Amino acid sequence: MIARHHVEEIERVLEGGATGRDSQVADSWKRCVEVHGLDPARADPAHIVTETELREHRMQAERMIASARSGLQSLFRQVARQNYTVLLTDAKGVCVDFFGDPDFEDDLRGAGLFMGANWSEDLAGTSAAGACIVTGEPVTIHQDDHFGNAHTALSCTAAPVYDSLGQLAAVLDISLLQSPSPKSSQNLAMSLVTSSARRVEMANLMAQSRREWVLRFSASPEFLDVDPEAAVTLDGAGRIIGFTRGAEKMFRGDGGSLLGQRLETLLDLSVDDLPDLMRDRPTEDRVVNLRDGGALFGHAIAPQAPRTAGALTRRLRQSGGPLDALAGADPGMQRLLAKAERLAPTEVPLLLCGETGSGKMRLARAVHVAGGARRSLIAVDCAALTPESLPDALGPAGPCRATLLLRRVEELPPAVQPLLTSLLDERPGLRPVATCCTDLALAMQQGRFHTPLFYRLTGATLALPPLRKRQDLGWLLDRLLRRRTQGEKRLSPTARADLTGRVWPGNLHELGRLLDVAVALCDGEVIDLPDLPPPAEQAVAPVAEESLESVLEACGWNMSRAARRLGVNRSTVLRRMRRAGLTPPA
Ligand SMILES: Nc1ncnc2c1ncn2[C@@H]1O[C@H](COP(=O)(O)OP(=O)(O)OP(=O)(O)O)[C@@H](O)[C@H]1O
Repeated sequence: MIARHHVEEIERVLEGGATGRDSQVADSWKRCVEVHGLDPARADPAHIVTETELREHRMQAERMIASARSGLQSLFRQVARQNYTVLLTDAKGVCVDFFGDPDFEDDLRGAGLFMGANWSEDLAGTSAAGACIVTGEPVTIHQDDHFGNAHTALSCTAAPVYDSLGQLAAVLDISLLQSPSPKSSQNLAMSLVTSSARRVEMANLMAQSRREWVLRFSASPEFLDVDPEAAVTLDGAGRIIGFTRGAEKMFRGDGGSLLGQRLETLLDLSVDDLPDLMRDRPTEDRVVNLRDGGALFGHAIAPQAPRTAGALTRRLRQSGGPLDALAGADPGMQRLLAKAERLAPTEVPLLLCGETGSGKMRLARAVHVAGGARRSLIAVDCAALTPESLPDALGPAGPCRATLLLRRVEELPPAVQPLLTSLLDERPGLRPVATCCTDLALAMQQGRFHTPLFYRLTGATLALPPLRKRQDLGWLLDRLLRRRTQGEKRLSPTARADLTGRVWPGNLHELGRLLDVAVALCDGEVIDLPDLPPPAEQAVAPVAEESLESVLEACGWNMSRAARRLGVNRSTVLRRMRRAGLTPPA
């Protein structure tokens, strides 16, 4: 019934009749029939590209996806309770990033509100993303504004995202599976999506402009530093080499391109005045006069100098020693390594503490190597020691020089502790280097660790930071990945952003295992989000294949439902099905 009315209304619009639709909708309907040759009577389902095609689209849009990710996340946080789905499509209309309620995954996929859905107008008919790509303007396509009968329950609002050269690069879309009838119910959605698109453009421009001056503008001083409306990037001569859509609208009164224009032609300002607009000046003093007599507030951001290593880093780098390979540009790690380098050739006992996987054993071995060749290495696992095995584990009695590497000294059985104390006294050539995951001083105070032994082990303490606090996590990611793939695979910016945002309770142990999985799952050269397993603590214990089958059966082979029941995501269920050779009944 509704479908027939819908087709008849489209026919009336084609014949030039007025039906009260927005001109954006009527224009798109005409294009659908006259340019794309689509049939309004057909109810085509959503078009989803293949996995390989999706990879290519994501690879080409990877910079924009990375710039947009936190904007998408914060937009989703704002609208998720109202059941909106947030999509980012590329300039061809293919959804390359997505945030939606996993409880409705199947419905969202069916409706095309999903990763890989292609919303280009020539394929999907009138949609918010498709119309936005054609017109370059924000648009709401509400319910039966959609051309295709299959989409007339949806309400979608989209805004264009332009790159810093003024080219349409992506579309930000928020959509509802079901919505209230009046189109005006989406007015707030429109203002949210347009301001989010502006922030994404700003993030993208900032990410690309680290080596140039950026000048940001706001009409109000309060928002200048936190949420400016527009920005331009300038070369050393004050010529515009990048801009946001907001700046184009603000300055391009004459319709010409902003690219290459000198700052002086738009503002009563030259590149030499930019230092006066930096953040150390009060906001109200940072007034910029426009050539047409108006005024704005300006915030200039100086080019960031290429990262130079601090004195300690430089010293360690020059040494090229075994400690050098343990950290990138993390100031805390560099200080720790400088200390370790000084302590390495001495006889001072060392206690290396930190969470599991923070790299204590690795550091201990590097300290031994950096200490010089005239010492042997005796490494023991403390939990496995007994009073009987201890003397042999410490090597032959008599004069010797060795590093005694005591792994997890807090696990030393109580009966072994006094014995180790006396053996250390008998063999002064043994230099203890102990690793520890817990507070050993507290254990001693509580009577759980032998006090004389504590003071024999703690000459100097080096505390390794957990991974989540390290500023060189990106460096570590590359290093660990290079070791696994000899440089043949790299991380996409979104995968990298995902990994650098994780908490890593298992530290380097967890990171290493994750990269092993990602490398195994990734087909091409770029490891992307779908290749990354979820954080280890979220993954449940592996399910036996037969119980997976019974769960699937109980859920009518609905993978989303089975995933929810197992507490894993849908792709994990798919992977396990493939591994177990399970296929849904025909
Ligand atoms: N700087 C580094 N670069 C690359 N890999 C590292 C680095 N540091 C540690 N690793 C690797 O990370 C893993 C964990 O390191 P390590 O065994 O030294 O941690 P730990 O703190 O001693 O752990 P635990 O307390 O559980 O014994 C090891 O596989 C190690 O080879």
